[in-house]
Formats: sequence, C-alpha cells, structure tokens
Amino acid sequence: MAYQEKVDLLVDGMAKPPGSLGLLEKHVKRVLLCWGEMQVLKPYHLIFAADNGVVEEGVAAFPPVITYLQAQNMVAGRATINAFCRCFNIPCEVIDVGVNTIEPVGTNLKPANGSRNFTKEPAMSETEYEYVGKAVACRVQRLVEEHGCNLFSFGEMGIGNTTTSSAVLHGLTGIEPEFVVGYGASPPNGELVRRKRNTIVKGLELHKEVMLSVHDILRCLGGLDIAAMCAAMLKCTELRVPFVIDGFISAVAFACASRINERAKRYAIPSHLSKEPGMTYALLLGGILADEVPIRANMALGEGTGAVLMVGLLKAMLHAIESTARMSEFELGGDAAVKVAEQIGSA
Ligand SMILES: O=C(O)c1ccc[n+]([C@@H]2O[C@H](COP(=O)([O-])O)[C@@H](O)[C@H]2O)c1
Ligand SMILES: Cc1cc2nc[nH]c2cc1C
Repeated sequence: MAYQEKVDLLVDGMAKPPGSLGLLEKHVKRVLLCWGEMQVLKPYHLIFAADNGVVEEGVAAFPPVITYLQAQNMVAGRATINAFCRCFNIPCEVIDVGVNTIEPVGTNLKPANGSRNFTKEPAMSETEYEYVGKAVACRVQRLVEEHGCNLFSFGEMGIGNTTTSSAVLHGLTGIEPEFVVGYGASPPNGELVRRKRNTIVKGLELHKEVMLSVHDILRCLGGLDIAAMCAAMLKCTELRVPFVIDGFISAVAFACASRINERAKRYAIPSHLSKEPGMTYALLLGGILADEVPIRANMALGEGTGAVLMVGLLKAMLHAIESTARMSEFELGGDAAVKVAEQIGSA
C-alpha cells in the first residue's frame, strides 16, 4: 500500500465520524506525508530577535529597547512563548540575528545590531543578508541532522517588524499599503497607521530600481528576523522537514520562501490568523487560504505563540492516532454494521 493511502487510513479509521476533527486531520496528515514514514514527534521552536532601523520614522508605539528586554525575558523563560512551550514540552531557542546590543541575547548569529532605516538606505548590506541566511540555515541543519528535530515552529521579536513585513509584502505584490498595514503592537491609532503607510511608500520609491528579486526586496526593505525566518523555512524545505507558520511576520517570511522555492508550500503548516490585515494576503501568496487556518483567536503577539499552540494541537492529534480505538474494532452485526460501513464509505 502506498504511504499516502496508509496515512489516510490511519486518520480516517479512528473511532470517530469521518472528518470530525476538521482541519486538524488535514494538517496532521500533511505532517505525516512530509515525514514520508512514521516518526516520533521531535518539535523545536526558534525565535529570531532583531531590531529595525525604520523605527526612527515613528512607526512603532513601543520603544526599540523592548526588543532587547523581551528577548532577555525569553532567554530567562519568562515570556508568554516560554509558558506555551513548557505546556507542550517543546524546546525553545532565542537566536539573536540583530538585536541592538553589544552583548548578544541567546544564540549569537547576528551580522549587525539591527537593520537600517529603509527610507534612507537598504535595510541590510549584501554581506549581512547572506551571512544571516547561511548562519540560520546551518543552525537548522544541525538541529535536524544531529538532534533529530522533525517539526519546527518559528517566531520573532522585533519592535517595528510589522512595518518591515508590510513593506516586504507591498514590494512583493504591489498591494496598496492601505490593505497591508495594521496597528502592530500598538492600540488602534489612525495617525500611526498613516505614518506606517507613508514610510512604506517612501521605502519602495527609494529602492524600486534595484528590487529585481525576492532576495533584493528582503534585503532592501526587510528585517534581519524576516530574512532569518525565510532562510530557515528554505532549509526545512530542502531537508523535507515540516514547519509551522506563526503570525503576520512569519507569514511574510513564508511568502518570500515560497516565491524563492515553490516546494516550500508543501512543508508549511499554518497556525493562526493574525489580527494584522496583511495576514491573509501573505498566506495566500504561499497558497494557503484563510479557511485552512485552524486557530482564529484575534492574536497579534508574535514570538511564535500561535505556531506553538498549533504544534500542541498536532501533538494531541499524533497521540490520538496512536492511542484511540479504530472504527474497525466496533463489534457490530447486521444492520448496524451495514449502516456504519455506509457512513465510512460516503465520507
Ligand atoms: O505575529 C503577529 O501577527 C504580530 C502582529 C503585531 C505585533 N507583533 C509583535 O509586535 C512587535 C511588532 O509590532 P510593531 O508595532 O512594533 O511593529 C513584534 O515584536 C512582533 O512580534 C506580532
Ligand atoms: C511587551 C512586548 C512583548 C512582545 N512580544 C512580541 N512582541 C512584543 C512587543 C511588546 C511591546
């Protein structure tokens, strides 16, 4: 029997009405298909922390030093993401890909102390962009080959990164900034949103001549966190390891990854629909429809909180698959057996 058929039988044959676990069935099947064989789940959560020079333009409500302070909380196990990871027994690592401090926070893979203000110059130099991509890809490869990690979730921490994400999405698609700019971490604030839109238009105008590829767009307008997440997703794709997308920032990284390598779409699992208005567009670029996203909780925290909740759901599904009774085990005779067979057959 082909592996895909086995996976279908495994999930469809659980003692439950067919399809009654909805999207969880669809996504756990996708994880099993990515693995290509039955494996024991070994999840790993990576958080990419970086500052963004574009905050100079007044596009964030919180001061940039929060990037450093909250990344420190994460390293100390005192952020929401740590609590969520502990709940599901998921290891979590903070990678400093550009926090604006001399002393790195967590694992040091930073090529610079933040991206530059993209309204004035490219956010990253070519050397910085290449360095961060290679360093992160190396880290992912090591986690897979030496530690056996087989499901990644990605998160980020970076004041100003909803502006860099909206800018990259605008650069990728040309969608009007009105549709892809939201409040970010700020409470509703019309003036802030107007400033974010103008900043993005200014950035695109400055770099449009040189933005000829997805890499150029990421380098000119992106943040080091988005570039890092995109590289991590591409490495997962190469190694055929599934990964879970979080909110807006990681969805934009995924949009870039799937433009660079179409096969990234096969390995990406959505988690939640962020409050940010660009979320659905970013996912759509990678071929994921809003209807396929399991969690709708109006979240916008980042850190990978939605992604880790999804890993928890997948873990619960894998446990259910291996520990629950099978439809075929019901001891039924006569009419009852026929009726159940009809229900399974018509699923
Ligand atoms: O993940 C999301 O969809 C999301 C939406 C809004 C804000 N955030 C988080 O808030 C920070 C960015 O917000 P801002 O307003 O500074 O651009 C950054 O640290 C993100 O993790 C995250
Ligand atoms: C406190 C705080 C925590 C965060 N975590 C991710 N983004 C954040 C932004 C702020 C402001």
